Amino acid sequence: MAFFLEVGWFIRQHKWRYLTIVLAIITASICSLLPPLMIAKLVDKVALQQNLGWAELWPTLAQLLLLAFATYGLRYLWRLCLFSSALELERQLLLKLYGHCCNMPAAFFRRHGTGKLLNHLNADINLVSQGVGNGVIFMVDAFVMSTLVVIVLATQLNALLTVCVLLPLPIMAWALKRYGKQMHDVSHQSQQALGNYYQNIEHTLSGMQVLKSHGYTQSQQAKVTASLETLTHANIAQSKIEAKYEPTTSLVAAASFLLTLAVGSVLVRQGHMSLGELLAFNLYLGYLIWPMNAFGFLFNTLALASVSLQRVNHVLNEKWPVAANDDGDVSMPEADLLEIHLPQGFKHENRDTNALHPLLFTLSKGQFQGIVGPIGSGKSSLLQLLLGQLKTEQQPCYLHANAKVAYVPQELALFSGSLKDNLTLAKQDATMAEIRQACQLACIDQDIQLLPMGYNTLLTESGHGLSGGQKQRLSIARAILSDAEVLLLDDCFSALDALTCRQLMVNLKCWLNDERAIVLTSSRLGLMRHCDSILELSERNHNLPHDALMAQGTWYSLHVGDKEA
Ligand SMILES: Nc1ncnc2c1ncn2[C@@H]1O[C@H](COP(=O)(O)OP(=O)(O)OP(=O)(O)O)[C@@H](O)[C@H]1O
Repeated sequence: MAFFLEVGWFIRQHKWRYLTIVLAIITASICSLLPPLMIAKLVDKVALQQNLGWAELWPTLAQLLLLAFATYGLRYLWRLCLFSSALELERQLLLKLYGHCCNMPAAFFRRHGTGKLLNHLNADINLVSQGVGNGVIFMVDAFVMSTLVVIVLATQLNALLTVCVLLPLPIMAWALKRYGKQMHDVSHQSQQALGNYYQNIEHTLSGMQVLKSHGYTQSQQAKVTASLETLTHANIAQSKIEAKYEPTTSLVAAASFLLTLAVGSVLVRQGHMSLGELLAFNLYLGYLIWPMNAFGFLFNTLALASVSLQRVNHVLNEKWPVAANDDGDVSMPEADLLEIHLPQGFKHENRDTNALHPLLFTLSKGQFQGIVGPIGSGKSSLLQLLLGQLKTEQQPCYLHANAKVAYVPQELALFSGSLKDNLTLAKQDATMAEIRQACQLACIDQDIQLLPMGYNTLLTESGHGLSGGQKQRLSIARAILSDAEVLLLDDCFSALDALTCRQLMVNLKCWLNDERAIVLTSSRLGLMRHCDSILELSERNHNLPHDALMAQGTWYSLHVGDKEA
């Protein structure tokens, strides 16, 4: 039942709808409980008065018909209300989880994996929605119906016989509680197994070409098969528990029927009950079978829903420090767009050594900043810290209020859709002239014009259909088009020839125009001479213009000669 407390916020949000549902269930239950009493009276009348005419029969028959229609209408109403509420909760949770994911840094996605997040967004949220849909049906309907049946049995028919009916119920309650606990543990495992399975499938499908080229399809298939086996075992364990619910409730219902027949026939023989009352009693017992089964389904549904809700909440509760430009509290000199101060350097989660040495780095408008250093010296890590994608417990990175940042990572992200759709991702209302201008600056306009469908050329997932260099320039054009004030370029010139690189550097310098700033990391050291200042990541973290850095005799000055662009 703790599940209902956890989704209490949603039930309160839709309190009128839930009140309507409860009232409709109570009224429908009363309507469906009246017929047996009416039938009992009719049977006793027939027993007393052998030749009963149509005139005496039809009012009862008309009332029975009316009650049947009323029950139908009310049941339809509350089911409709309940299922639409469940779908609404599903929609709200999906939006909440999706919105949360959108605000989380790269480390979050590495930790959870796309497949597992898809599992939360799909299976887990669906089970939670079933909890507030079917769960409420089972709980309210079963509770209302069983309470009303017991009241009618005890007050209208026979109290002693009612006690006999209730005798086996504690056994059922104990068994259902036990199954619910077992189901809670097992469904945790099965949801986890489903997440792992999704994860493996996602890896396999997205990397299929590489797997095939290395001949790894067999071993990857074995991995997928193993995760599927684990999932199947977990699901079978879950089914074994599910299979116990119905037989248990049926057994308890059968015990109640047996007790009623045995005690009831004695009571009729002793004249404490009429035959019509015993018949009505048995008809009402039939009404108790559904609530008993429903209690079984309730425990099952709630066990699954509460595990899934825990899993979703676990992801939702992962907090990320608010980006400094969101809280408006930015104590920055006007000229600086961005500042990061790492007095103790920076270490990745689960790593013993620093990825960055102690550093103070500021960026002003109009600045073209290069970042260099040996492989693994922390260039990408620094850009991710500037973006707020990595976490530091020291003084956080300060972005000037409202400074808009565009980032072109090493692993480019292009989506299925037209080239134009990909370009306008960050500026949906961009005109064709603006799009072309951004592409000209990124030296890709000519390539696009040569394509048969130009800007309408369709790309498949990950930009298949374009060369590596085209993908890089397209990503740069998209970043330029976004009108960002800070452009972070992470080694995204690696697939370009020297001539294009030089042209691109000249274009980017023009684009800066004292209004924006660029931070560029590149293994093409020859390009760095175009930058205003070059930060060389090392123990001393020199940040100097090209000539001054050359004069220092540092790593850069030793390597720049070999890497002319
Ligand atoms: N997500 C991560 N978790 C743990 N360690 C990481 C993570 N990302 C990078 N590192 C480590 O941090 C160090 C710096 O990596 P980073 O990618 O920032 O270097 P880089 O200078 O950009 O390298 P390259 O020139 O190859 O692009 C490396 O030792 C790397 O193994």
